[in-house]
Amino acid sequence: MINDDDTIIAPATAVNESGLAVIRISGKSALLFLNKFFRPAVRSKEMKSHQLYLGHIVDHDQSVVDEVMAVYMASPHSYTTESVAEVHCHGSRQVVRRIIDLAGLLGIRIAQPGEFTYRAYLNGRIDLVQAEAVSRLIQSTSELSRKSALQQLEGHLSRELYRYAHTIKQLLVQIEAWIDFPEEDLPEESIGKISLSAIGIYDAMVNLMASYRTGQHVHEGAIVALAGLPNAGKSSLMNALLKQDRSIVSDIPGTTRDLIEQSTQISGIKVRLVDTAGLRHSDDFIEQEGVRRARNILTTADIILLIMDGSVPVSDLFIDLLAEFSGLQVVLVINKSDLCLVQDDVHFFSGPIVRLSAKYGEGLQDLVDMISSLLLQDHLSSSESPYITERRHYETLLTASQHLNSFIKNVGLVDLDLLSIDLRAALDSLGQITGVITTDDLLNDVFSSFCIGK
Ligand SMILES: Nc1nc2c(c(=O)[nH]1)N(C=O)[C@@H](CNc1ccc(C(=O)N[C@@H](CCC(=O)O)C(=O)O)cc1)CN2
Ligand SMILES: Nc1nc2c(ncn2[C@@H]2O[C@H](COP(=O)(O)OP(=O)(O)OP(=O)(O)O)[C@@H](O)[C@H]2O)c(=O)[nH]1
Ligand SMILES: [Mg+2]
Repeated sequence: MINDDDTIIAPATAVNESGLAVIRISGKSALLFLNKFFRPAVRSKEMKSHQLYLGHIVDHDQSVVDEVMAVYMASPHSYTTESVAEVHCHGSRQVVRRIIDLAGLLGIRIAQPGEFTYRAYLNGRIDLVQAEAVSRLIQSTSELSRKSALQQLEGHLSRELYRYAHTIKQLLVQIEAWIDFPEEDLPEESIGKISLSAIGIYDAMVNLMASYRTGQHVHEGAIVALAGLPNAGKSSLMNALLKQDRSIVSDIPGTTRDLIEQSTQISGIKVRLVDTAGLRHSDDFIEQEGVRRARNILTTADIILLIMDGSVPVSDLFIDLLAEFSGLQVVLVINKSDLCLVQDDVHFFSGPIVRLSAKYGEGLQDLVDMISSLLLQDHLSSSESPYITERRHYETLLTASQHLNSFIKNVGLVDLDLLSIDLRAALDSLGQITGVITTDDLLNDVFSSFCIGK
């Protein structure tokens, strides 16, 4: 990032024809800008902090640029902790451009992407994990990704990481105290206590890392593909899940040929639903190609809903399909529960099973619940436990846990000096996650993915 002493400006809203645009200024010249270019409708001596004023932006020859509302936030009680000014103007590109040009006259420069949040981090108002959460929150498109980003912004994950760091620091203090008495060995009792508390933190780290898969589903969404023999009711189920007539349904086997995809939310999770061609051998070239594409997407799906027509006896072909998908996350959906011959004996399948009627919606909620519990595993049912959505967090946590594991294995066996090296390394890794320890490269990586004005 370039000079942190500069005063910076950027539109905080997408610049487009819109009701309003918010322009934000942070740094020493924020108030100067308002004093020079903002004329309050009711003349008063001085703008009070955190009060919104109606008025006009006027340029240097006093001609009015726009009717706006403006607020000044005195340092340190602002987003960046610096002096901040906001102008709420009409959402016109030209108005925004003119106001930013006026700021340029005072030497205020355009902010880089993420620079406001970077300053909030640099000035210690938020840590790196919280800064990343801001970006995640802006990108969120599902209810769960919104919620999880907000929790992370509010320090849920940070607190867990600080707890690990705190315990490791305590261990370090104990180890280093013993280093000062080289003639004495660590007593058995202390070794036991130290191991126990290190193992407690290690287990918590492993748990947190295990939440990453769930975290990815929360943030990036999941692919749920519908598969089965022709006429099983895949397209009917697709439409039922979407509550929308998306895929063509007919009683002619082989109706769906191409992949039919649609994004939706299932229990607040972003899901890409994919309807596929019925899997069968065919001489028809187009159908063959459809089946090939179906098999392709099924290997990448997070969940395969394998639909079975429950009104007819199980065929060998269906048993072959089950074998084909072994090793993948399959839910067996026994469809057409409204018809009489519903399949009872499912000894051939040991995974999760849902019985439903795609046509009449009966049992649909059971499937929705099943999908969400598979995607979220146990992590969100106890929503108190934090989880991770960021690859960077996962990888750095892995390194931290490896150092801690090495410490646990070696305690009582090797020199205290070596032990303290393991602990310090674990602590360093944790510090890289929260941003206590950073490098320019790391900060660049984190903030370069931000949007303008954040
Ligand atoms: N108009 C406006 N709306 C906004 C923001 C903003 O910057 N401006 N935000 C920007 O993202 C979000 C709100 N988040 C914010 C978080 C902290 C502070 C802040 O000033 N914190 C200080 C002072 C608190 C106080 O005393 O009022 C602090 O925590 O020390 C401001 C906004 C969303 N809405
Ligand atoms: N009674 C009853 N009929 C259903 C149910 N679900 C689907 N059907 C009927 O089964 C037939 C096939 O449904 P589709 O949804 O097109 O089946 P599909 O699996 O997509 O078939 P292909 O695209 O050909 O592979 C249609 O006539 C549906 O109305 C159900 O729950 N109950
Ligand atoms: Mg179909």
